[in-house]
Amino acid sequence: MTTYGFIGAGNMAGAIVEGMVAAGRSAEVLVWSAHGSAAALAERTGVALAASGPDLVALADVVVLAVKPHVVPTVLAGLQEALDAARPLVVSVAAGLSTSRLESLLPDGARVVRAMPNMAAGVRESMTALATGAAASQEDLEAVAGLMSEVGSTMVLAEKDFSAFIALAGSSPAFVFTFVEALARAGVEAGIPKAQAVEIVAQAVLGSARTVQVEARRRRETGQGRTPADLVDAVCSPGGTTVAGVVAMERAGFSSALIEGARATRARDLELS
Ligand SMILES: NC(=O)C1=CN([C@@H]2O[C@H](COP(=O)(O)OP(=O)(O)OC[C@H]3O[C@@H](n4cnc5c(N)ncnc54)[C@H](O)[C@@H]3O)[C@@H](O)[C@H]2O)C=CC1
Ligand SMILES: O=C(O)[C@@H]1CCC=N1
Repeated sequence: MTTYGFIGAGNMAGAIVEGMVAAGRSAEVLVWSAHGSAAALAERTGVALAASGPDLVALADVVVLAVKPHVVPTVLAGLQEALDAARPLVVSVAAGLSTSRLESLLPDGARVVRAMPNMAAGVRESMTALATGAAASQEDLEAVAGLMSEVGSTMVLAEKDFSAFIALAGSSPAFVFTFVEALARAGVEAGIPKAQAVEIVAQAVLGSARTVQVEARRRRETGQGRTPADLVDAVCSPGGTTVAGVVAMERAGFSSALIEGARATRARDLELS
């Protein structure tokens, strides 16, 4: 059994740990953080709590860094001795920190895998990108894929594309939550209670995403599936309600707003690195 030790127990580690617990793999998880958040996560989910950072490193086969990017250097500086002794595989989920930057903060020859998950890990629907550092092996990559595939889909991605990936998947749940909140608010304006409006929009988003996936799979397998643009056309009856809405949205800059949001996200990730 592989032991996954999480350093940092905030939103992202919490989502992955909850996904692991839902997958029945809580026995493989160990957590530790600086400010009591790991104790709260351990209590909430039933996973084990390490006594300290060095203890976690000594016990874990895979150490998952889930602290903010600017905290990573401080955390690693305090763990050098333990990391040098135990030589675990190190996984980072931090935005903006390349595998080569991580390697420069670790003992020589450290095995590093970079992962970029998203918040949907908590419901086992993350979209996670993976990239290996210089010393990591195929087996190391598979160990991390084994962890992340329990909490969603995984994809090996060239590291140069991570900034773009963060815009499309790491950060995009916030775009989608903003969409849900805004559309639900429109429902409230029209007289539907907020909770009901949110439930309606969330199911519509879920169904739409699923439709895109099914059509994409059909396209791959038979060449017949519809693209997202085809699906927009399929909902827009000529002279109907949807096209009136889509035209009004585009007049207000909907597609441009998303593209600008993705560009700003990518630019910020490049700036952090
Ligand atoms: N929140 C998200 O949706 C996503 C976050 N990420 C990445 O995950 C990482 C963590 O982000 P969040 O979970 O959102 O942050 P957070 O602020 O919710 O959690 C950070 C955790 O780090 C701990 N911590 C802070 N200083 C520490 C120290 N010196 N030693 C040990 N633990 C310390 C805190 O107690 C907390 O448990 C970031 O690097 C971020 O780029 C990646 C993908 C998505
Ligand atoms: O906002 C952030 O920097 C992190 C990385 C991806 C999602 N949250």
